Amino acid sequence: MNIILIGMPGSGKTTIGKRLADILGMDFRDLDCMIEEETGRSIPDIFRESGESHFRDIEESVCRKAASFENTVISTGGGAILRQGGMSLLKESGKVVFLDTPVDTILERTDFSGRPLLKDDAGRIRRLHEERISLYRLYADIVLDNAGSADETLKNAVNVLDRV
Ligand SMILES: Nc1ncnc2c1ncn2[C@@H]1O[C@H](COP(=O)(O)OP(=O)(O)O)[C@@H](O)[C@H]1O
Ligand SMILES: O=C(O)C1=C[C@@H](OP(=O)(O)O)[C@@H](O)[C@H](O)C1
Ligand SMILES: [Mg+2]
Repeated sequence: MNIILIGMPGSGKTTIGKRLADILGMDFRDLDCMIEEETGRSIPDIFRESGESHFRDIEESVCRKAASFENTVISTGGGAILRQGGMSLLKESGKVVFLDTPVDTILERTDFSGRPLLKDDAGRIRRLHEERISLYRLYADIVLDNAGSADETLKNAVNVLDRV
């Protein structure tokens, strides 16, 4: 069974995913890293040179590949929920955890300079949250509150995952 982390950009999927995999003795993969490895290009370069729609095509194909992983904590990119085909397959491969971080907390915590959709634009983050929140909830098997410290969130994650 895999554990698939979804949520807003800057919500902590990569950070929490890596640490959760260590704690649980599982493998870890970050889908943004897979995209950069497979294309040999950085995510900002893909957005700039080829556009968002092309990026989503690549992201969906990486989601489909990741659905065949086993015993892996998979951190998705924030927009992976936008393509139903890839996301549904991922969901079948394990438990989907929505990392629920308040928008204001995201804005306080994260440096958005390397994230093409955001670029320090608080309004853009709020609009993205409004557009996507129903999809994050739709795909989630577990909603994990990440308003506090990473240590607290990891403790809660281990408890909740023990019960599913
Ligand atoms: N409770 C927390 N959970 C996750 N990340 C946190 C937390 N508190 C602070 N951070 C910081 O917030 C940022 C989250 O970024 P990242 O893990 O890349 O998010 P994502 O992969 O969802 O875009 C990191 O700089 C991390 O150190
Ligand atoms: O939310 C999004 O649309 C995106 C989130 C990013 O990943 P993180 O959620 O890990 O920041 C990355 O995939 C790309 O910049 C687009
Ligand atoms: Mg990430």
